[in-house]
Amino acid sequence: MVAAGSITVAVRLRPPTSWEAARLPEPAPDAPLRGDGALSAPVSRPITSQTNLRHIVQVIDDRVLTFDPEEHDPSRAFVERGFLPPGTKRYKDRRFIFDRVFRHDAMQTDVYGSTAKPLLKNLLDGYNTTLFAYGATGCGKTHTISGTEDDPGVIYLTMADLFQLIEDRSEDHIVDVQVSFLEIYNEEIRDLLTESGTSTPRGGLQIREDTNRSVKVVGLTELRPTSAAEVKQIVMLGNSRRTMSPTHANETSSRSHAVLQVHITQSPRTAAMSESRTVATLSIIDLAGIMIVCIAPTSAHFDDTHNTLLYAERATKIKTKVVTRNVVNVDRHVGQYVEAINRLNNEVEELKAKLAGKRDAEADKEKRRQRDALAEVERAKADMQTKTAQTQPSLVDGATCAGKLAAADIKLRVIRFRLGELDALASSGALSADLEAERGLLRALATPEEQVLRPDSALNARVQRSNNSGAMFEATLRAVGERKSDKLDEVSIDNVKLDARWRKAEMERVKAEARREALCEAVETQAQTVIGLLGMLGRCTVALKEASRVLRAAVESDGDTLNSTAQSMATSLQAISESNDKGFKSMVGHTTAEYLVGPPTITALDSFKAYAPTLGPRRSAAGSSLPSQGGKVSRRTSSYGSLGIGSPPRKSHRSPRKSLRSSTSGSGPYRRASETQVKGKKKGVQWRDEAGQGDLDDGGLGPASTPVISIIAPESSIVSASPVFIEASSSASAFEDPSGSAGTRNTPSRAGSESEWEDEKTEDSFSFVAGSSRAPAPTLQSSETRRRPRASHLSASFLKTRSKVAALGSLAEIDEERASPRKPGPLSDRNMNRTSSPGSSNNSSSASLKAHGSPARRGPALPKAVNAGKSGRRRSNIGPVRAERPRRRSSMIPQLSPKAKAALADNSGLADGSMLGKSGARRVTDERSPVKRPKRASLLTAATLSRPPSRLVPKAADPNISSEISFRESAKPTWR
Ligand SMILES: Nc1ncnc2c1ncn2[C@@H]1O[C@H](COP(=O)(O)OP(=O)(O)OP(=O)(O)O)[C@@H](O)[C@H]1O
Repeated sequence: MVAAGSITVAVRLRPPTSWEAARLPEPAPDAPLRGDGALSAPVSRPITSQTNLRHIVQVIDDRVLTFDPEEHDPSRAFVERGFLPPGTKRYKDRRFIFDRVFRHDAMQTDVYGSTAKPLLKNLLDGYNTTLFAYGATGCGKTHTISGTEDDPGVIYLTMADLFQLIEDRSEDHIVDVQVSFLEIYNEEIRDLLTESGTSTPRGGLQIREDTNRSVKVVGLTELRPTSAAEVKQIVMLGNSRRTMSPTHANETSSRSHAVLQVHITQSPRTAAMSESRTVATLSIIDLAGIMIVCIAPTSAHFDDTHNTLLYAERATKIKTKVVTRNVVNVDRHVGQYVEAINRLNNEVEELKAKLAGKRDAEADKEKRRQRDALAEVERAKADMQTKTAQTQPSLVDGATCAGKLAAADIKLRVIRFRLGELDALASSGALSADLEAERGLLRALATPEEQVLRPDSALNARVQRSNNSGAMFEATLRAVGERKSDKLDEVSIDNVKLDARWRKAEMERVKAEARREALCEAVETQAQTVIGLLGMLGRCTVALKEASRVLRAAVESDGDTLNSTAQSMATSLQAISESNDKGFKSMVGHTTAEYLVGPPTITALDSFKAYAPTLGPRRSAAGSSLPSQGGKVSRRTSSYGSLGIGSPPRKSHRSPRKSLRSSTSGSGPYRRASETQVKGKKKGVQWRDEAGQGDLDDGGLGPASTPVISIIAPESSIVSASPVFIEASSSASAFEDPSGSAGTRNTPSRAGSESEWEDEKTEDSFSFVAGSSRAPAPTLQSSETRRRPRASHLSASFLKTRSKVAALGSLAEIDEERASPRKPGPLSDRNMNRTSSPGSSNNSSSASLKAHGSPARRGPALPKAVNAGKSGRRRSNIGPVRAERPRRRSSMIPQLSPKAKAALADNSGLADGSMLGKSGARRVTDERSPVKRPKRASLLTAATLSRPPSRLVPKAADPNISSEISFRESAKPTWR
């Protein structure tokens, strides 16, 4: 609702026309300004000229003007008005106040902005609006309302803004615009929009009032323009159809009143059964009425302007009533429901289409987001994969180096532990030459380990580089996992983090595997060394035993024989030592000879009792004084314990060496024949074979020098995968696993067989366990509690086993036992005393150490035994005496090599050497009972000792000749 008020009246002063301008006085430079700002007429113009015009309107401000202002200059007043009698009012000089006054230079937009524009909002809200121009002919009404093509008037400017407002409301309202244009001429209403030639008449239209009391022109053309440009064209078209007649004041003077009506119907888009519409009409009228008052500036229109102003002033006094909003509530007819429903359906479809498009857009956006996230995840994974591939070699190398360092650290700790023991002995002055050599050897072994473990060593440098790479790797994973990106959602981030964790764990696995492989490699290397040393040590033990026996036999002989034998043994022992040193050199890189310093104050023989067992079970570092790693008890066995190199005896550990010493002293875990049992006996060797059994005189040294040694493994300790099994050929130091594999030979029945003899009467045998690290410490086995298998002493087969574990035995036994082929073991190429020609018969009698249960990739196969073709029972052995049995010679007698046999035959007169048997034969052909022969051991001894000493010099200089060969070349029988 618009409150009641007055008609808004604006006055626009047009500029003078060219005709008027020609009749206005020329403005003189000295001429005073007139009230309206125009210059006064030039003085040269005739004062009495009737064509002269003057300005009669003086605009004071934007609301006040003065009509016919007074001229205070009498001369000018005389020029303008001429002579007037006194008392005559020369000027009206009347002021008018309006709502708005526009100067002659006002623009069209100025007039529109202050008059029509404020009405548009009310128009769209449903209020009728009327704008009309009033004035005399030629004062500028049409110019103001319609304007020209280049300078459009109020109609165009109003319609331009109107369509813009309709566009702004199009979301919520449906706005219908209809335009009609008519003129009133001579009381006739004429339609300005009717095309000529149509049935609709242009003139003679009737005005009717409908039921709503609204006035309508029946049959008036109504157009629906959609833009202000169309409206302008409509207005121009209508103006061109107006009735015109030139006047003296206006060559294009319109002779009619023109009325342009714009009907605006606005309805909401949300339809209902009852629709509220707003209807408004904008009437722009070019006639007296209604208004923008247009006036001319010069005295030529003096009266018209005066009257117009008077009329306009009266118009301002017109009071308007309350203007209500034109709202029409339309109750739809049933027939309109279909239209409404269709319109609503269309609207629904339109909205659905918009919604679907929005949803499709959102779906596309989601798909695009997921695609981007997936691409981002794949990119992150690819980055981690690349970094993993770049870093893995370095990390694996570092782990390998760390494993090697760990192995070196363990090795060094063990070495230092042993060195500590040796240093303690040295400080007490009890360090013998051999221990001194061991100490030097250990120091030399410690040096490379210390160098490896130095912080600036190559391995530590590689470990450091690996650690740096690892840190970079983890940093990369962390950075990728924590990568911030708008494209990554929570699931994608978790995906990337999970992949990072997996790659880190996988890298740790690879590193652990590399470290494990490095440790396994170190263990394998150590195991090979241990095996080699064990073999060498075992064979040396046998050789020493044999040397001892030969020397004892020589002591019983004459002085020359003793000297010759001593020389031979010295040479042989030297050869053994040199050969062993070569073995040490090849295995550990150093020889004991390199560390022998000067003549020893305590000889190795004197301190022999100080030796630790050479074939004892591996001792765990746990519980010992060895430092443990990381506070944990190490399960790793001292490598030197396993090596048995110079390890001191330990009370808690029984070892063969200690037992050997103990056997001498009559105490310790290894038993030997008691003094009572051996007292008065000269038999150093007890033998037995199929022919019988007997004793060999040991010259009275028996108890001390001929302990009966049986190396067995307790059945309970036997494991099928025992790490080291040592086999020997028929030489004196041969080791054998008679089972050929992790066999089951060590059964009580087998132990009690003919070949596996045992002696219930002899209690002076002792046993120890060899080979298995898991085997318990050697235990004394009592004949009262258990019948114990026993091996003969001083026999080539004196060492044997009846178990699955290591055994020492004669080649003859091996031959019989080797029904099935055995795989060569690592010891085959660790045999330091092996002959160079294993295929020869002589070579077959040399020591060939083999490990069973080890991979077959190392070393050549065991030399084929001469009696390999034979199978069946073992028919002879050396063992304790069974007094009730007749004595027979047995294969315990050492076999000579062909060369030795030939030499022996030459000396003994046995042309074919039949007494010794064929090469590799286990029996001698002499079937005489050993009883008939004075001494078994002396049988060959006598034969050989009868030879000139020069024939007995061994080839000790040959490095490939083993200790056994040395003996073979000596006057003693060659072990096979
Ligand atoms: N404000 C103005 N600025 C410039 N020229 C103007 C202006 N007003 C009017 N004119 C000119 O004056 C002349 C007369 O104007 P117009 O035809 O609009 O007068 P009118 O009042 O419509 O006359 P009629 O009543 O006879 O039709 C025209 O040539 C017009 O161009």
